[in-house]
Amino acid sequence: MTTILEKIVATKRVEVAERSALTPIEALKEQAFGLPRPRNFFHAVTRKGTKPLNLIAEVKKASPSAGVIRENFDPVEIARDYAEAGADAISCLTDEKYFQGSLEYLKAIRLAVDLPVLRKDFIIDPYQVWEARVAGADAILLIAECLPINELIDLQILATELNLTTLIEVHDMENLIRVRDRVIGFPHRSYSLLGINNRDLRTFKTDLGTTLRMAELVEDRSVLVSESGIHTAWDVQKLADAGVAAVLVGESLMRSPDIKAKVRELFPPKKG
Ligand SMILES: O=P(O)(O)OC[C@@H](O)[C@@H](O)c1c[nH]c2ccccc12
Repeated sequence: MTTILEKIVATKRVEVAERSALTPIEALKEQAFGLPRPRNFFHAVTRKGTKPLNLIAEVKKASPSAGVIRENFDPVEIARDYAEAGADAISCLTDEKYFQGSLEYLKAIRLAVDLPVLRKDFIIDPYQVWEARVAGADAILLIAECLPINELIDLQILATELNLTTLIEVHDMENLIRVRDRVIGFPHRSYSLLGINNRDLRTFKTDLGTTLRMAELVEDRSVLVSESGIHTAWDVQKLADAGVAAVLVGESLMRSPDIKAKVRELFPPKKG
């Protein structure tokens, strides 16, 4: 049986071939030359502020598991609301086929807000890393389940050379152990975050216990990001207590008619 992840990765290979026929990688490299330095996503996500942990707020119209999440979808307006409500960074889905995202959304968001922006996509090829840099992304997602370790590391190194932060995502123990030391022990580790996805991409079920269990195996939790299935202030507090640096929240914010109020609900101001 092919999993959704395998299906998406197969689509990506075709997309990369099509796109590089239109714009060769050499042309992208030329466009990247002389661009201003990216914003420091790593710092924004790991810094100790006034909140119990930091927020990466996601701009996501649809997903394979949920279908269309938000009908009234204006990516720039959503990102502005996130910024005004005190999010620390933005994640923007750029996959078109499965998530109805776009690199154009990322470009527009990057110009409209001051926050650093993550390219949320299924990155399997250096071409997409250059593309992210040219579009103005400050960080990229790398999903451990998508790639052999040597390819993952090559993409991590390329991203770091381009001054991009990498968010390396795992879902299970096996992959955590496989990549843990590469992230934590990475020579330029100041640019790598370790994401724990609470959603099982095979079943689409989310379980915050995934982060709670896996965090136990990570000594330095200051680079951990807990992703998916976060809906309440209680969820956020539990993850803060487990010592993670940040949460990545999409659906519960996107489903809310009042995004700013939902951010405040997830991060209630401290009393007293
Ligand atoms: O909408 P949620 O449950 O808050 O989850 C956000 C984010 O973690 C999720 O969109 C995600 C996590 N890893 C991914 C990889 C690809 C696409 C999407 C994702």
